[in-house]
Amino acid sequence: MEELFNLCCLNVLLRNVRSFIFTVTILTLGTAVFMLNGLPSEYDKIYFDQFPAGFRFGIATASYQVEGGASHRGKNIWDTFSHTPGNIEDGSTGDEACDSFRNYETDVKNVAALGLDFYRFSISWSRLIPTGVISEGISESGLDYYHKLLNKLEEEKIEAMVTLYHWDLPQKLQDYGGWTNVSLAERFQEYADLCFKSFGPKVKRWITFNEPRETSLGGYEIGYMAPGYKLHGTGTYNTSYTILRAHAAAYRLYAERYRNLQFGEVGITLNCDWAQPVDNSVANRDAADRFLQWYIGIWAHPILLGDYPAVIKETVKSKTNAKGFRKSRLPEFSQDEIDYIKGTFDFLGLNSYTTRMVQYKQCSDEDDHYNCDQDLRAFADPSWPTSGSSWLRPVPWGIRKLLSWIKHQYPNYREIVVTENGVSDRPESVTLCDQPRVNFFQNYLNNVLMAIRIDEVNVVGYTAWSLMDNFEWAHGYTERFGLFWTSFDRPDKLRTMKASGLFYKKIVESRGFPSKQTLLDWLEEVDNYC
Ligand SMILES: CCCCCCCCCCCCC/C=C/[C@@H](O)[C@H](CO[C@@H]1O[C@H](CO)[C@@H](O)[C@H](O)[C@H]1O)NC(=O)CCCCCCCCCCCCCCCCC
Repeated sequence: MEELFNLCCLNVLLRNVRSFIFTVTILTLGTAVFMLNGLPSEYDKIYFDQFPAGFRFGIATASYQVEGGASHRGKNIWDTFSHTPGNIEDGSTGDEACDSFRNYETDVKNVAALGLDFYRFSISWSRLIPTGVISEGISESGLDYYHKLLNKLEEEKIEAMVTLYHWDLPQKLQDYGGWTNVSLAERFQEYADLCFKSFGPKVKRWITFNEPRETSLGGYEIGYMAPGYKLHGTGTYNTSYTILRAHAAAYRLYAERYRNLQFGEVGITLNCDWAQPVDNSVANRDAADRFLQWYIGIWAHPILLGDYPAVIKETVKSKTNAKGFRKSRLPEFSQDEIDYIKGTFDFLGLNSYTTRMVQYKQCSDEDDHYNCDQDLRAFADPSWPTSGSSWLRPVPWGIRKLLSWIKHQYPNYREIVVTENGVSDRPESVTLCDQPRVNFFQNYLNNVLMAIRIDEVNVVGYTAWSLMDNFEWAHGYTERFGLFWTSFDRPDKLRTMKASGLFYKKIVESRGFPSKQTLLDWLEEVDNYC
């Protein structure tokens, strides 16, 4: 009996010791994970592995945001928009920006200093064709600028990923209605033809459009982007129709005339936030799905699967009918157009920065616009960290979920290149010590790695935004996204590497996250850099 009692006590004691050790271990691991990532969530555990062989790392900029040299090109819609008082937070313009027009050699040197495989930049349409209409003339000095930039990249063995349209439409084309005018698809094809013919042998990947959603929604429906139209209910849908046709026209031209000679690839860059339903109810899961369909599906579905998503076609039609109009606010594609647009991609470019919580909510907005058509409420969880941009809350696990969603939604997606990912701050004075950006890249890149290794998504490249601080659209120079600090007040617009640049270089050098110890060493080095 006594023996039994002792055994029982011993067992209780052992159980207590085991449970004590287990609790301490979990707490220690939890704290370590929290310290490494800033967020103690399951998705934020660091996964140690390398990116697959052949994976490419790069960094991006866009013409209006960095080039300056405005007097050496034709006028574009961002010149007009930024020179109109009240449109830009600090009243600034991109007239000078980072002056990459003169500093392009430094830019290439800085890309090389990070050890990167490619540089993503965009061509300014009005620098090549001042009025946007090719029959009205081509600028030799414009051609010369991009030839010099491409030659320099070649010298440094850095691949070029070139965006044809990153929001800076020639003003004269805007005067004809911009992307609401379907004939712009032909003007875009002529411009693309000139680019393919002139620069094609030196370009590995072409991106037709950067974030057409922002062009359409920000530029033509809400109005916080150039050209600043507020066409509620129709702006996004009408311009999406022209842009999709323009994209397909450029893709098909390359496929027919250039691919066999130049061996490049053509894709489009779509942007998307992950949509996390607030709970598991059907209503909220459906709402999250609608968020994604309206965000990315409106572009991806016609290109990958053919035509607009059914839920968008049906909803917009019934909402338009309910207002007493017969013809849907969403344009209808003919079968020929559906076939023409379908399949026009060699890869899918994805820009992703943040996540939204999504909940079903019936919309009663009389304006009946793009957001209202979705019948939902999208918001940031208050517990998520903030950044220098009100819309950007770092949520690293969101990109992994989004990549997986794309894989399942579009089984024929071929390959994904993350063409932008990054975070902003608003430092009061010069600081190269951007620890939150270091955390951001660590956690987002690690989630991309998990999407590849665990979820088996075919992501073949990653692009950090941005090479250096630059003109951040409606926010002017108030928000900084660069891995290099830009001294805008100096005539030479000096660029200086930030701690995040050093950290990204480490990941690129070792092609991933080799071990916990290596990561800790990098973080210490980054800390000492500050
Ligand atoms: C006219 C005012 C109307 C106000 C209506 C506000 C509605 C805001 C809706 C929220 C929009 C969130 C937009 C976020 C979009 C991002 O997905 C997108 C990502 O783009 C890529 O990322 C890089 C970083 O942004 C970018 O540099 C890169 O080029 C691009 O590929 N980002 C953007 O589109 C940038 C713009 C966001 C700006 C949204 C807020 C606009 C609020 C207007 C403030 C102007 C204040 C003027 C004050 C004047 C005072 C005299």
